[in-house]
Order: sequence, then C-alpha cells, then structure tokens
Amino acid sequence: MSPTPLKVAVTGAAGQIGYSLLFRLASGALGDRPIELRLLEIEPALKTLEGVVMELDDCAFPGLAGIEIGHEAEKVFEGVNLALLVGARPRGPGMERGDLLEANGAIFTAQGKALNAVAADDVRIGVTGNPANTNALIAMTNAPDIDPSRFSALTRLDHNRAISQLAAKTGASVTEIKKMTIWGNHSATQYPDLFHAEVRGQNAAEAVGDQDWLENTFIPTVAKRGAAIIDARGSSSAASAASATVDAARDWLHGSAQDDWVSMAVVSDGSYGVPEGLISSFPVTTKDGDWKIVQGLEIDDFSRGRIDASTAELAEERDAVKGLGLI
Ligand SMILES: NC(=O)C1=CN([C@@H]2O[C@H](COP(=O)(O)OP(=O)(O)OC[C@H]3O[C@@H](n4cnc5c(N)ncnc54)[C@H](O)[C@@H]3O)[C@@H](O)[C@H]2O)C=CC1
Ligand SMILES: O=C([O-])CC(=O)C(=O)O
Repeated sequence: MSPTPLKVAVTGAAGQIGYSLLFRLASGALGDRPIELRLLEIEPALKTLEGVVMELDDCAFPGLAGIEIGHEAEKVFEGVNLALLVGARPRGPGMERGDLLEANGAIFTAQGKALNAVAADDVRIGVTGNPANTNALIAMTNAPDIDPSRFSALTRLDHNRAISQLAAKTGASVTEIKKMTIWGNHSATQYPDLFHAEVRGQNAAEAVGDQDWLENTFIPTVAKRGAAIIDARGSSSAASAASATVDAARDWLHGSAQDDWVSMAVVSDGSYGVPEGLISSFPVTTKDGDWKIVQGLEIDDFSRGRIDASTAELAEERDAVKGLGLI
C-alpha cells in the first residue's frame, strides 16, 4: 500500500516564487513520500493558478498525489501537514521589507486563524512572505492552539547566500562550508556570522583572515542581496527563494546533517539574549520535525552588537503590528 500523501499547502501559488516552488515540491524535493498540493490564492488569481495546475498535470510527476486550489483558507488548509506561506506582496525598488508590514500583516492574521482551526495536528508552518519574521509572529499569535515551535520564518536564503559568498572567497566548495549562521531578522540588519562557521574544518573568520572583507563586503553583500536582485531583475528573487523554501522544509521534516546546523527564524526562548517570544534567526539543528537552538556558542562584542541591532528591529516590528491590532 502506498503511504498517505503529505498534504502541503502553498499560499500565493500563482506568484513568482510559486511558479518555481510548486514544481520542486511536486518532483519530490521533500523526499519519497507522495504529496498532495493545496494551493491558496486570492480569487482574481485563480485563473492563472488553473494554468499552473495544467502545467503541473502535464509534468506527470509520479509523486504528485493530487492538487486542490481555492481562495478560502479554511478549506485549502484542511488537514495540512506542512504550510508554506509565501503569498504576500513583494517589495519594489527603494523599499525595505519592513515597509510591507501594513500591507501584508493582515494576510497572516487570517491564515494563522485558519491553520489553527483546520490544520493537521502535526502541522509545520514556514513563512516566506515578507516581512517574514514578523509575519510568522502574527500567524503564530493568531493560532493559539498550535505549538509555537511549529512556526518558522525563512532565513535559509540568507544562509545559502552566505555559504555561496564564503565559498567564492575561499575557493572551497559549498559542501566544504559548515555551521553557517544567520542571526536576527530577514532584513538588512541580519547578521551572517563567520566566527562560528567552518571552511574545510577551519574556523571561517580565521580562514578568511580579513576583517575588512568580513565587515565591509561579506556582511553587506549577504544582507543586501535581495535589494541587489531587485535592482538587477526588476523583481525580487524567486527561484532562489523557492529553493531555500524547499531546503528549509526538507531539513525541518527530515533533519539537518550530523556535523552541521542550519539557520531558521524560530520563536526565541531567550537564548543568546534574544528577547523571548520574538521570531529570530538562530543556528538550529533539526530532527524528526523538531528544531533545537544550538547552545554554548561564544558571542564576542562584535557579534553581540550585530545581534542586538537586528533583534531591536524585530522588537520594533512586533510593537508596530501590536499597534495595528494584528497581534
Ligand atoms: N523570506 C525570503 O527569503 C523571501 C521572501 N520573499 C517574499 O515572498 C513573497 C512572495 O513573493 P513573490 O512570489 O515574488 O510575489 P508575487 O507577487 O509574484 O506573488 C505573490 C502571490 O501572493 C498572492 N496573494 C496575495 N495575497 C494573498 C492571500 N491573502 N492569500 C493567498 N495568496 C495571496 C498574490 O495573488 C500573488 O499571486 C513576497 O512577500 C516576497 O517579498 C521573496 C524572496 C525571498
Ligand atoms: O529582498 C526582497 O524583498 C526579497 C527577499 O526577501 C530576498 O530576496 O531576500
């Protein structure tokens, strides 16, 4: 007998990220278990989504057990085991992701409530739509019956960007880089940390041996990569965001590698001085659908300042959505 399909909800399924993400999911990126796609869109985008579904059908993916589409969250989210909340307005040139709070926040209030009402008991919820950390906080707060540990926001794209930049600098392959960490917000204040990362088993900051590059090239290149892509493409990253969304979901469900960790924005328990309750990016290990913040890393003054600046921004965003009545 074939296993019960994993029910995977994707919101904003007719959007740019959706157009890449759905085909990765359907072709088996989350593993061998068949999947059923539950695709949520706003009503005016359903016709476009029907076209995407025709294309999914035309791929004849053996692991795709079914597709349902709709514009009502409570119907689409019924019984879902994994919800990838992508649907939200992207920023344009000259905007910061935080500028989207008011436009996008309400989406996550409604979707948090719907997940709370109808998702499966084992649901995991990954938020990609920006501003991702605070949208995840909104969804989590509006889903009081779902354990807060089931929510996470995507900083895996930043993590992957940081690995790629470090690989290019050191001549290592991406597989030779371990223990990369993104701390804080998925925003320009994020802190990609080379002091705990490793290149071929050597401390990455030591392997680079160039504090000026670390501070003035590496950190800003990673933190502002989204804006650089908008500048070049005229629209925000889509295929790489879809790829990171898949990486994050796969590792969450199936576990991170033994000798490595990943970056995920998860609810803070106060670790590393990050105020409790904020959804902030940490180094985490994952196993069987659960994550654990890596403990015991030494944080020097340089890193402390960067982490504090990013978490202060998260606290401001939290206060802003409180002011808007979203949490
Ligand atoms: N966390 C990350 O690393 C990244 C996040 N993003 C964010 O992901 C989001 C989506 O980006 P794109 O796909 O490029 O945007 P897009 O504009 O191409 O697609 C967004 C889709 O969401 C849909 N949508 C809007 N409200 C909805 C609702 N209430 N329910 C369901 N669907 C809804 C829209 O109709 C649209 O089809 C943006 O907020 C963007 O900033 C983008 C790249 C990386
Ligand atoms: O920069 C943006 O607005 C899209 C995004 O989150 C990213 O590419 O990291």
